[in-house]
Amino acid sequence: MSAGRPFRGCACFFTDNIFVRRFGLHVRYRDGPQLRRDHGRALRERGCRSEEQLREVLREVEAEVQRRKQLTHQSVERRAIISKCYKPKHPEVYTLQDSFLAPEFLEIERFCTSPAADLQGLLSYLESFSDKRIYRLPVFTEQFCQALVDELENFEQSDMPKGRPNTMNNYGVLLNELGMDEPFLTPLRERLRPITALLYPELGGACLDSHKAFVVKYSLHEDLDLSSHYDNAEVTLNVSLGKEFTEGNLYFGDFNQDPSPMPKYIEVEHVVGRGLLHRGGQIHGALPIGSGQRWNLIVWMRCSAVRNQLCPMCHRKPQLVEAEGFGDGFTEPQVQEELPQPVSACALG
Ligand SMILES: O=C(O)CCC(=O)C(=O)O
Ligand SMILES: [Fe+2]
Repeated sequence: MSAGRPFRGCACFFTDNIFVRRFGLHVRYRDGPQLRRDHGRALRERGCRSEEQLREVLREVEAEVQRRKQLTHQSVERRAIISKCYKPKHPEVYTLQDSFLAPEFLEIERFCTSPAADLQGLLSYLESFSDKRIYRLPVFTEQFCQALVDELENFEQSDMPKGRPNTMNNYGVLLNELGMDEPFLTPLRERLRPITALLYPELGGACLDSHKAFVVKYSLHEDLDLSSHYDNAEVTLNVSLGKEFTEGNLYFGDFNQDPSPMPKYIEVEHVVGRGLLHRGGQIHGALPIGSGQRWNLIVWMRCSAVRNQLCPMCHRKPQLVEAEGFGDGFTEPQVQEELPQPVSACALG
């Protein structure tokens, strides 16, 4: 998958950022006494008052840790079954083609790969939101969005085994399990690179070398909204795929590394076919939809040279663990990476 260097995860996946849905809180978990010590107060403030409720939280957290431990193995099994048994309705959507991309995207790509490319020029093609470095750009044609959603609905209605996108989203599809990583998502990430290189140089925008991609779905009878969080990504792309829906805006607060006492939130609307680019560490969430169904393609893009220095989820030096495929985008250090380096070192990668 990578040129020789296998991707890895960070051990914090089994202990940190565990989402307690009913109280809307992320916790770190080592054991019961530690959970009470570190999060007892926040849980109480959110309505977890009785001993029984706390025990229920502990059971849920332990179950989530167990789920995470089985995840890789189960995902590999699902992938094998899907590749053997699933008959796509629109086999063409699995391989990225120029005709899927909005003409304006192709124009931005031409600009960013020309000798004239610079940030100022790029910004004239993008919509910017506040000073948070959140940008909107045309990505796909509407026709492609419809075909992709139709394909994913076909998959959803099939009897194939399904994973869930992440701890917080219950509905949607993990695109690597559908076999879309190599023919669709890697080329898409590579074509975004000249853009992310100009927008997010210090986050390794020039050398995003892996991703985790999934589609999230919101509807009245399923998930309605998404709690506040940051992504396990250096840079995130979030493209609205439709279908018809009202409300469900995204909101963005502070960058996780420098929170302010009174964060100012901004809301950003979805526009079908357009994508938002934001820093993975920008705290965000999704407001409830009012009606209809909302589908979005989310690509968490990672730069190994950046995250090998500091895991964005536990904010410590990553403790590497074996992984499948792109893992969580870490790699074993090469000799020159063993010394702490400025982030610009990723230009070497
Ligand atoms: O609902 C959305 O569009 C955002 C989803 C998201 O932030 C995530 O899955 O990380
Ligand atoms: Fe997110």
